[in-house]
Amino acid sequence: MSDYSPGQRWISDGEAELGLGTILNVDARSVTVLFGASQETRTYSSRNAPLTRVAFGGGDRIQSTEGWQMTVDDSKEVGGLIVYIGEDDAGELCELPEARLADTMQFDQARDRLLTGQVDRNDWFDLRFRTLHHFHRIEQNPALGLAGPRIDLIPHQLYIADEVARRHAPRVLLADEVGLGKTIEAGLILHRLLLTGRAERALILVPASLTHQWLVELLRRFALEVTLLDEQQSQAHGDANPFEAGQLVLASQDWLFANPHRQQQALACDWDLLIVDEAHHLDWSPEQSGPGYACVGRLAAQVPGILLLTATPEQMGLESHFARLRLLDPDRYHSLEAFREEEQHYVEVAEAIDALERLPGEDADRSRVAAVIAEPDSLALLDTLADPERGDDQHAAARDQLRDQLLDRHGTGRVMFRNSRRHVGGFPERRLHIAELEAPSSYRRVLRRLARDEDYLDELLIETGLDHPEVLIYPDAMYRALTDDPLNTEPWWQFDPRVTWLLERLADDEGGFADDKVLVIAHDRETALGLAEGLRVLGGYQAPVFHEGLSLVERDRAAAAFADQEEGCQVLVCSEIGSEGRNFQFCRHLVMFDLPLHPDQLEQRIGRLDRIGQRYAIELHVPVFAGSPGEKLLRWYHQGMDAFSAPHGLGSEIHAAFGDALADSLLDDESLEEVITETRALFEARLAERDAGRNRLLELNACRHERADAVIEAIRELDADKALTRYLDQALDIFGVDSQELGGDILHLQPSPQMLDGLPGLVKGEEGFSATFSRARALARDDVQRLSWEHPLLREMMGRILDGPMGNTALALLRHPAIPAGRLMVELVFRTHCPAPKRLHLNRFLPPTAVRVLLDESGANLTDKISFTGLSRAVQKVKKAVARDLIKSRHDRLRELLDGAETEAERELPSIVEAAQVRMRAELDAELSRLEALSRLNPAVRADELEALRAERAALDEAIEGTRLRLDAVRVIVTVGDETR
Ligand SMILES: Nc1ncnc2c1ncn2[C@@H]1O[C@H](COP(=O)(O)OP(=O)(O)OP(=O)(O)O)[C@@H](O)[C@H]1O
Repeated sequence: MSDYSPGQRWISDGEAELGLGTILNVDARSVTVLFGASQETRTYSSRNAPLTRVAFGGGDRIQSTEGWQMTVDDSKEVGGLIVYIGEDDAGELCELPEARLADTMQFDQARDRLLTGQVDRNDWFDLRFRTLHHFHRIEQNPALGLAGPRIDLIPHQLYIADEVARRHAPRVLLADEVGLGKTIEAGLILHRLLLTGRAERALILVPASLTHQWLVELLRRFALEVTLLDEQQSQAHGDANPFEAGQLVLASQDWLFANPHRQQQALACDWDLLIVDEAHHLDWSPEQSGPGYACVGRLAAQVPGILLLTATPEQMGLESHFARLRLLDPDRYHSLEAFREEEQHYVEVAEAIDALERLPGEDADRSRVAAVIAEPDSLALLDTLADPERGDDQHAAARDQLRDQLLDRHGTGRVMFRNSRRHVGGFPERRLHIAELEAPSSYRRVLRRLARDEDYLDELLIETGLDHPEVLIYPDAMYRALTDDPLNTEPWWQFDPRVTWLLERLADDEGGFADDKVLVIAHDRETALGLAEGLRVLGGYQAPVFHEGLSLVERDRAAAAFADQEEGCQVLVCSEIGSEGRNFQFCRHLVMFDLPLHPDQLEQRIGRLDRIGQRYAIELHVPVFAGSPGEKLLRWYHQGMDAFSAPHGLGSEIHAAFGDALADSLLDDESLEEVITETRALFEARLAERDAGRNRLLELNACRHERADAVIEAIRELDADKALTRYLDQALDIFGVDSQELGGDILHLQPSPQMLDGLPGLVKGEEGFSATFSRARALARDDVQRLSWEHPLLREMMGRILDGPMGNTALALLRHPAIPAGRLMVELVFRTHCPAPKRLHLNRFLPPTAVRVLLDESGANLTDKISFTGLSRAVQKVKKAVARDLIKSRHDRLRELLDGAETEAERELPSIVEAAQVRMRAELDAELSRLEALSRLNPAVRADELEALRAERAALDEAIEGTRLRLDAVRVIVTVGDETR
């Protein structure tokens, strides 16, 4: 049986910012409420809906939907709805049915509770004020969302996360070299967007082999719980859309890209952010786009924020790379020709950016900059920067803005971030060890025939069904495919010397791998499986195999068996695709059982070990058959492009230029020499060009050190914030959580029998968890959670206090020799309230802001004379029943004081509103002028996009303008003379 009727007005206890709600619909089980001011609808279970009925009493001011106001004298009930009776501003008697109350109307829960004698404990009131204070402080902290995660503070990652997550709807390509932490960057961006309220729902698409790794990283490092969706899970939802099952949904690309029905369901949801890992697999060409590209393309057309992650953005060719950039910013990347043409000028742009650092100074530097800018805003900035009369601050500001404009308007600036080992520094050396082996007769036979008979290659291709040049590079695959050959009866691993070589190395404790973990990567799944069998049969090694054909659970089991330092296996055998993106940095030996055909794949392989966290030099072992095509491929990589020493990002271009020539030279030494020489020449030329042009621009853009340092400093300050420990102690006490020091900076948090329900990680009767404030300790101990202002427990406790009525009224006694007994004081905390649609993300400019007012009985304002803490320390608690009586007896004076305090608080509002407006305008105007400038350079910038931004600015302006103060909490203080002591 419910008390709800359509048309009644209620507010949400948990989401008071939604404003005044109207009951739309009630049935036996649920109640649906429309919150008109914020354009949100919510459906709750009618048994325990977190709603409070709004009912005004005599003396309250209320407002109608038409805007007129009245003072309530009385009320009556008609058909379950309240009708208020009173006087309007003209003194006329009037009635206002509750259904016609303005959606934006203020109502003071605290006031109503106080005047009806509902008072909370003093320490709750105290905690509420502190919560508001800290929440406001933390919401504005520049490190918000970056300080909580359990990560090392690595500058380039934090720069990227800060830069990207501050954007309204970020759409970027995170393209750091392998293993530099793109997953961490994406996690940081997501975490910050979630914490700042700028994103609520995200879809994360990763290769099937990485789903578990992502799930674990997001939980362990970011305390983010995601819903992992696959076909089985989806079917469990029946006809309902499975993508609605969670706020953060993680799904395998392999599954979604192959499943049009599920894609439709994914498209039917409102996502704020889409994350796509290993995005180089999204291939596109003018003739055809791959299913992954098509799917992500459709999502990208409607999801506002996109993060594409790839270490090898050009692996599928420049066209695909360009097409992915176009997904992110179709206005900026409208023509491939223009993009190519632009690249020609990157050197001049990079030189101009360097010249900015030297200005004001030489005229030549000024001309260098002037040569690459044409826009009036840039020219004006250049005038400022080149004018020696201007102050340092003006120079610095102009320099920064010009630099941003140059990086934004030239090159991949705003959309692509690529850090390289070279400029990040501190990575271990890579060492190449080539083991030259003699090819076994079964392989040699074929190679000899190929050398003798030119036509045999065609025959071989037909007979094996393999492609060229794979048939030459992977002799074991060729052998396996020649099933009709009567000589091919033995399994290949029985005679392949690479297997024996590996077995010897595994057992060798002098310079071999005897005491070490070894990752072995082979191109084909069949090779990986055969090799593992060979290791088992011939050497007794149990090597798990990691390949694309395994189920997720099997893959994770294999990776876990390898990762276990104590009990784990020594060798893991992986296929090419099966190991992409995986973290194996605890291992330093990589055996490339054969070589991939694309330099980017080679880099992906090395990247499994050469990742953040690798502590040793990386040993790369390549067994090759002397004189074989495999050895020629090795020479091409090694001598043609130094592919084993460090990533260079030129693999795709070189492969496009020489891949075919190389394939044709795999049986011919002479032409191979030529290909290697020409490859080397192109490699060196491109390297020099890129270092001066595109790479230089990318480097400049990928990590701006001052910004990174500022973010790190802000994080360190939060890490060292002593207020957190004090606040947590107080909050845990009030919420009923016991905390016990375990030593070594570690606490154990355990639910007490009185604990308030629903705290993350804490269930009554269960053990709780161990946690630490120390970042270093949390990094060293996976089993210990990291406590910060961003920890879900802290966020939950703060959210509960701020969104609910907890502690919003109190009554206390104050003994003071100078104040006669029986005098009243009221301490009120007002909070800014600004209902607006969520999509405006208003909190970034105006977080809930507290205004405290302290009045004595005569109405004199004592706020500046007696601080909150000073008063808090001095007051004493009082029994609830006494408090109720005291309030009742002073009802009328209290009402007057509350009204008076409101007037006092209102005086503060204009400056709060103005500061928020200034912040908002500074940010949106910069974004508007960027888009306007781009639209002049690039005719494809859509007018409606500019319009949308202008409309957003106007809506924000209006919303901020409409900010009101709402009474958040009130404490009544009654003085008791000294004689009562
Ligand atoms: N700031 C950090 N603190 C602690 N560990 C980190 C940090 N950054 C990265 N790592 C660790 O380094 C490894 C590589 O990071 P990550 O997987 O994010 O790299 P990636 O660039 O996505 O790699 P790939 O190109 O292979 O996909 C991971 O094990 C990750 O947990």
